[in-house]
Amino acid sequence: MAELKNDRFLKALMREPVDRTPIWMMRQAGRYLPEYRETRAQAGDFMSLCKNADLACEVTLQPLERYPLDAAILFSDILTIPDAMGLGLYFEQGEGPKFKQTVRSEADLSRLIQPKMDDHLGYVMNAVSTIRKELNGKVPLIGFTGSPWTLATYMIEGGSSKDFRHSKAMLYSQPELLHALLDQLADVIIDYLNAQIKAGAQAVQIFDSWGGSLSHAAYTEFSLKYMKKIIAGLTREHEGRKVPVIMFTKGGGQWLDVMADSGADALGLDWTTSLATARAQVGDKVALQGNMDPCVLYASPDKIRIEVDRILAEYGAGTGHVFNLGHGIHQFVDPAHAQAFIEAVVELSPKYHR
Ligand SMILES: Cc1c2[nH]c(c1CCC(=O)O)Cc1[nH]c(c(CCC(=O)O)c1C)Cc1[nH]c(c(CCC(=O)O)c1C)Cc1[nH]c(c(C)c1CCC(=O)O)C2
Repeated sequence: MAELKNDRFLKALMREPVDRTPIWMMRQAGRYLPEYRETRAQAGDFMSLCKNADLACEVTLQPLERYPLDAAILFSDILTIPDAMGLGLYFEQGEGPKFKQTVRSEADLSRLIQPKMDDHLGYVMNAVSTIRKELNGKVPLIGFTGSPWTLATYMIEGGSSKDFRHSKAMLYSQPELLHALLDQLADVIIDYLNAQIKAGAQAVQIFDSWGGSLSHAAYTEFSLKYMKKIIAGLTREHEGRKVPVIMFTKGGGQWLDVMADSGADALGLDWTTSLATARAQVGDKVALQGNMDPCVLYASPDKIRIEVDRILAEYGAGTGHVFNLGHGIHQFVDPAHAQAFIEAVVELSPKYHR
């Protein structure tokens, strides 16, 4: 395997000194890039793009050809797992993801397939190893998964949801059923992330996109508990290097104290939390990743630069910060504004690392 030429992302996650703040963007490969839209049209639909290792590799590398990013993220989706468990994922034009089957009863739960990593999810591992080879050590590759709670919401609702009606109803009226589903998902996710690490992922992120919809008490019992189980089951060292784990609970800024004790190396933050407050709270337990509001990218390059400077100052001097957006980049962002954002981090951050 080619030697890693740029490791400032992995170093910052482990809170080791770096020359400048590393940066990558959630959803950095996606519809805001005209070249992504072209490759996706060539693939036919979104899942065909995920299942074609060469095309998935091509779109993973597209943002790295434009911008000086410090990490690549596997092009795939969190919903590959429920799909492999037999729910039948599909995307309707102009709508979000949908499932043919839902999980709302014991009987539904017992019908779920225990997916095999080199069979049902082999296409994800092929994409990982293809991307690693093609990256040739340029930057590290991030693997990822959804959290058990986040995946469970899609499986119970049958798609995206605003109010999580069925999943929350299950949480309060059939908690044992929900726990059984979450526990099963945690076991599948452990195998899934370990397979990604074996195939070449050099860091992993758990997207707990809907953890912030839970009450304070429910967050620890129904989301954090299962993410802790996952982290405890992961391969933490591979190819002679630590494999850092990033835990991102969107809307979870009020739970940083318990999240910092989860075993994760870094916590992702959305834009509603102050980086200064978060840093004071977590101390040297974990690194922090984030947290510019993705909507700042609708402003002018000058305004973007001012906001980058403010966020860098808010974190302050020293390592332990990975710059990112507080959530995925929107499809309507001008690629030139993403460029101004990334260049501002590259140019303005070295003074915090002297
Ligand atoms: C909740 C969630 C999903 N998928 C994901 C999450 C967690 C992150 C978050 O909170 O946003 C994670 C994800 N999805 C995708 C990636 C690729 C890697 C990256 O560049 O970050 C990652 C990391 C590609 C994608 N996943 C999807 C697209 C758009 C599909 C297209 O090309 O039309 C992409 C690029 C489809 C998808 N997939 C999902 C939804 C709700 C949708 C439809 C909404 C949308 O279009 O943004 C589920």
